[in-house]
Amino acid sequence: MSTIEIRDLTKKFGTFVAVKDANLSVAAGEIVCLLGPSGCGKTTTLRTIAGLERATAGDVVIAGQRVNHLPPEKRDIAMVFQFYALYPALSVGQNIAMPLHREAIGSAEVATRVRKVADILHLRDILDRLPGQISEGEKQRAAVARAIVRDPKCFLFDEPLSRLDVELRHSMRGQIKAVLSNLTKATVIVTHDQLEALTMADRIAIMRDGLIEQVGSPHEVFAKPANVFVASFIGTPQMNLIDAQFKSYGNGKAKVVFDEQDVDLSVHPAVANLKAGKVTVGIRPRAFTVVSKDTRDTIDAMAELIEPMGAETLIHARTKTGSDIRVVVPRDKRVKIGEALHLVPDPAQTHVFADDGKAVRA
Ligand SMILES: Nc1ncnc2c1ncn2[C@@H]1O[C@H](COP(=O)(O)OP(=O)(O)OP(=O)(O)O)[C@@H](O)[C@H]1O
Repeated sequence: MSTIEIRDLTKKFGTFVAVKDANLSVAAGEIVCLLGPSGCGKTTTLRTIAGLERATAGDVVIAGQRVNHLPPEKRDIAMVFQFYALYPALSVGQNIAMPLHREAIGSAEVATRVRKVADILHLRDILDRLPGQISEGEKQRAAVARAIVRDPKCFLFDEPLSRLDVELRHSMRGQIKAVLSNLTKATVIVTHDQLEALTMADRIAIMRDGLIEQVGSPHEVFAKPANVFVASFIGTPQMNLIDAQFKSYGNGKAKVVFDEQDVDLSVHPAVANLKAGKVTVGIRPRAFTVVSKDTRDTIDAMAELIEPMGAETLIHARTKTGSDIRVVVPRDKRVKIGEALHLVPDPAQTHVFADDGKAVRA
């Protein structure tokens, strides 16, 4: 089975801990993205799986075999780096064929395999060209073709699309995902681009300061962030994270109060059991309804900045004690700078994080 597992993996450089007690398992046919800010340990994790770095503690297991002691070439992994280097003097076809020269197969078999991956990646018509005569997207596809031509146990990609322009990146994401999903190999992709992770991954591992903070499907990490960091990292525009005081009224009714304003949390059963005290409330900018002032509890804020975003408008508003609130409304909802907004958050989409930053859940 083509699987990748890391167990309690720690990687230190001197005394600096780049990756700490990381656990992750990637099933055959699954794409897992390592996502996180610069320096969080994504590349180090990938390089340790590949054998380019040695684990300080813990295990790397590939296809059920512990490989800590094996050099990269014995791990049967294909890697695609951000700076994929194609040999400039060799044709695209010859570049793709390079990894096959280490295998004991005849030239007819090599040609057949190259043609097969060239078909998958739409490179058939440019196999005879030199790298200097093809586009960036074609170079990237050739690098992927070279990685998959050998039928390795699994794939590792390090920021494979970051050199491409936005439009090309968008189309390549879909193409690479489609190719990988037909290959039933475990794949790990490192990226700092959340859109890339959300569109390509079956699951995302979000890292910070060497720690894996949460592993889940794109929907899970967006809809159920495990802590304040994940909540703030996933989603655009960023989730509003508001310091508030929690109050429980019994009977499953609870509220948080900030800026002398109440936010109703009565439908959030786990939250009702919290002790009174300080919490952080997370509300995505699209989880508000803008209402006219009535008897309901509303968050009141004044629109300060209005940013059109195509079909939607992003409003930056400020409460009377100075908290910033981001609200996204449909474009046809006209709001003026200086206008008072009365906001009702959807309780089902209101996240509560306890004092230690962890999400409070049922
Ligand atoms: N060979 C090394 N020696 C010392 N420190 C290193 C080495 N390689 C990486 N680090 C440090 O380990 C930390 C994690 O680096 P890593 O490259 O894994 O981060 P990353 O999440 O991939 O970041 P980026 O997105 O910027 O590439 C960083 O603080 C980095 O400076």
